[in-house]
This record gives sequence, C-alpha cells and structure tokens, in this order.
Amino acid sequence: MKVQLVKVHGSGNTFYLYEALYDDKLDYVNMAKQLCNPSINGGADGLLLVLPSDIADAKMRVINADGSEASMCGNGLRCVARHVCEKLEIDEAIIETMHACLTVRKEAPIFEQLPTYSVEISPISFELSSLPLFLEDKQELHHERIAAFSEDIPFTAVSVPNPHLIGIVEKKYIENTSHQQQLAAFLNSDNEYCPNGVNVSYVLPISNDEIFVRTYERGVGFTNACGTAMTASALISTMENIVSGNLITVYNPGGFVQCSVEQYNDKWKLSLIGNATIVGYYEIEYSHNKIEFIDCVITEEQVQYDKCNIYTENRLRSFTQ
Ligand SMILES: N[C@@H](CCC[C@H](N)C(=O)O)C(=O)O
Repeated sequence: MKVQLVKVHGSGNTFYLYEALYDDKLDYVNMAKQLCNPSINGGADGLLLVLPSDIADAKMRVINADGSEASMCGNGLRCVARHVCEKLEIDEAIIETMHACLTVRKEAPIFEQLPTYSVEISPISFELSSLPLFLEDKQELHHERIAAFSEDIPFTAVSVPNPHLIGIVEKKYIENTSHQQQLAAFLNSDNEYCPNGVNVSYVLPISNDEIFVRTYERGVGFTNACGTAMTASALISTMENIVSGNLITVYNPGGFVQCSVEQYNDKWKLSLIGNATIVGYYEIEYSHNKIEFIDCVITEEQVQYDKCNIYTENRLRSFTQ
C-alpha cells in the first residue's frame, strides 16, 4: 500500500505526520519504529496520526519512537494544528487528544516568517498518581530534593497530562548531560518509581521571563525539544517565582517557543506558541510490515528555520558565556 507522509517539526522535535482518512488497518506501532530509525532518512522522534473525530475537527494520536503511545505532544499538536487548519481553511480548530479536546490557533510568526501556532496544554495535575510516580507517602512533589534522584536538584512532578519530572538546575547540569541521562534512563527502565516511565527535564533559569529547557523524553531519549515539557517547565518556574509575567520564552536545543501561563481562580491555563514547520512530503510503500521510501519533495521551510536557529544560538551564547 502507498502511504503519503509529511515530515514536520516544532522546535526541531521531528515527526512524520500521517492522515488516515479511513480505517486502513495499518500497524502504526511498527510504522513508527521504522520511520523513527535514525539511519533511515534521518529518522524522527515520533509518528503523529491525524484521524477523523466525532467530537472535534480532527483527532491526534502520538506514537513515540519506541512504539509506545503518548497521551499528548505539544510540539506535535502545533504541526497537526497547521495541517488541519490549512486543510479546512480555518484559523482555529479543536483537536481531540487522548484525554481532552484542545483549542489550537494560527498565530503571528514568533520569528520572521515562521508558520506559528498556539496549542492549549491541558489537563494539568500535580497528583503523583496521575503520572504515576511512587514516592513513599507523598501525594505531590513540589520543588523538593529526593535523595534517590539527586542530592542537590529540586524536582517537581506534574502531568499535562503526559508525565513530567522537572528539575531546576545550575549551569553545570546543562553543560554536562550525564546526570540527566543517567536519571532519565533509570526512570524509564524497569524501576520502582515510574512504572510507565517519565519525561525528565532540566531547567536553567535565564532571566525573569526566560528559561532554557532540555528534555529526555520517555520512549525516545534526548530530543531537541518537548513541547509539553517546556510548558510544564514554564508553569513550575512561575510557581517557584523564578520567572514572572504571563509569557515565558523557553529556549531549547532546537529553537525557542513561548509559553503562556495564566491563573484564574486557582486554576492554571497553559498554552504553547511556536513554529510548525513542514520539512517535506514523502511517499512510502508499506507492505509485509516493511517501509520503503519511494518519493520525496523537500520544502524551503527548513532554510527559513535555520535562520531562527542561528538567532537562538547567538541568544544562548550571550547567557552561557
Ligand atoms: N515531544 C512531545 C511529547 C511526546 C510524548 C512523550 N515522549 C511522552 O511519552 O510523554 C511534546 O512535544 O510534548
């Protein structure tokens, strides 16, 4: 069977997007594992499925590189938002995800001409059972040191609704990734704390409205960026008075986004604003569970995005030197 795919990214978090217009009985887990293999066409961090929905403009499913399914994906949702809005010729849409129907919207570019979308990030829970994360008698974890994780990094746990463990760190933990690598690999292996794994982010405060976030993603490993992690990090940084104001700029190894963090009557309202870049259009042959790339048309959009990367690198250099 011939399958049409779009390669997309949000902050360098890269996905193949496939729109299934009918029940095609394809093995999406097998497809994701092959498409994400870095030795084939550069790989990707996941497969985004755009499916018909009875209650929204479309439904998104997210398959991680290892074949596990995630309940949400912020960077991926921006790319799905663009796909659906352009197809339906609308500027705002509702996308059904595993646990919520979320509003997505076309926005003014965050940098030069970059196609930019905002996506709602919800529901939010601090209950450890929502991740789940098991820590003796604790119900929640807020900016606290856990000896088994680190002697000096305070961690917060939150689900949005995919699970995140977020540490506020000093520069040495950003310059050298080994602590994050070891902790995240442990929490994503067979372990007593996070039986379903967890996305682990290290956050470096930069200014009163800027942070840097690097994430080791469950089901993938280190990625250029994780949208839900950056939004959750902006929330935690706000709650801990590390940043102030409603719009936080979040730099990451693949670019930058803006996260809107607002509070109404004790309830947090989060959204993620950033690029939704189309890298290329691909045709594959998928038969006997094997993928073969047949054709591709690469767009000019990455050239434009590279300029944004140069801007981000220069900006980051000014913080880190
Ligand atoms: N990159 C994503 C999150 C993808 C899912 C994650 N790996 C998980 O398993 O929770 C994002 O942009 O939010």
